[in-house]
Amino acid sequence: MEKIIVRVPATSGNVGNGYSSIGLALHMYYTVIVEEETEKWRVNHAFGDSVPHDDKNLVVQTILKVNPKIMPHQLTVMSDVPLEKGLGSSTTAIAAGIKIANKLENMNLSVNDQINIGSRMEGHPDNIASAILGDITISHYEDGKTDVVKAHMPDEMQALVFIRNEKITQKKGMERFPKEIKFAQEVQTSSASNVFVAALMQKDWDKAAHMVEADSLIRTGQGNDFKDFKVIQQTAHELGIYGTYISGVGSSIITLGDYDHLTTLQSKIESNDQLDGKCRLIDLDRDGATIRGED
Ligand SMILES: Nc1ncnc2c1ncn2[C@@H]1O[C@H](COP(=O)(O)OP(=O)(O)OP(=O)(O)O)[C@@H](O)[C@H]1O
Ligand SMILES: N[C@@H](CCO)C(=O)O
Repeated sequence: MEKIIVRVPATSGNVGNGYSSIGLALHMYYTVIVEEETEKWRVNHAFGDSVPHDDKNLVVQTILKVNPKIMPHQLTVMSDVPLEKGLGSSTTAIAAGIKIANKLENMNLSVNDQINIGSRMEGHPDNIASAILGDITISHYEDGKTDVVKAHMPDEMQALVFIRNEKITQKKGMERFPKEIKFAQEVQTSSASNVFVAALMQKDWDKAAHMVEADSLIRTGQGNDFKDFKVIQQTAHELGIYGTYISGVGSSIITLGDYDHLTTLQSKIESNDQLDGKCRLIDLDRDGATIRGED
């Protein structure tokens, strides 16, 4: 019998000034194979002991939240998505759980239902919307419901992801944000995000890239903790490249651009031994999570 295989892309939340709204899917994947029914849930993975192997695993918790009647199975996970680096690892597990529950019980959840379930679990919609739909998504989440639009990043666009060695959980990262912001800052942030989206729709990447870097709450919130961010942004500017931001609440730093510009930036970053992390040039995922196998 054919096995069920679900594949979910890594995602970058908080793109530019689109806090808890704009998400981007990356060609970096989390794969779960659903194996035979077993007496108890068992999850094989190579994340180490911090991630449970039993029914406390986030994939299983999500499956049971979506449908508590689902019988235990053995699951095998293969992942290229690092934990706690601002690349949506928790979202990969949640999206996989939603897709698996939907498939095992033939629930016919719509894509919107799936995004709503994921947004409620995460408390924000940016990662789950782009994980489910792919490419770039713009979302608004209120009262448990997400309104989402999928847009298209330019075809040549790639992401240079600087994965810092420091790990930051989403919870800890959020503590670095200011608890309140002034009205004037809200105007700067939302207008930058509005122009980013409008420029993207008009295929004006140059303007969009500048808006990614316009006034940014996360930099105010995180201040000097992100010195690698400033170094990478400055290095990119010297090469005429705009479009650098902190992915999610960190710790990864992403620069958007085309292959030629980003490979030049990559070699500069890699030759700077003050920077504490690894650089990867990654395509964007355009299709979002997929599931195949028995119905
Ligand atoms: N595949 C997985 N299976 C089970 N638990 C996972 C899995 N992936 C992530 N988690 C849980 O999610 C936590 C990481 O979630 P967190 O939201 O803090 O960071 P992130 O998702 O990697 O980054 P961000 O949300 O900022 O993009 C891990 O410490 C682990 O507890
Ligand atoms: N919008 C989310 C992104 C985290 O991945 C947050 O700020 O917590």
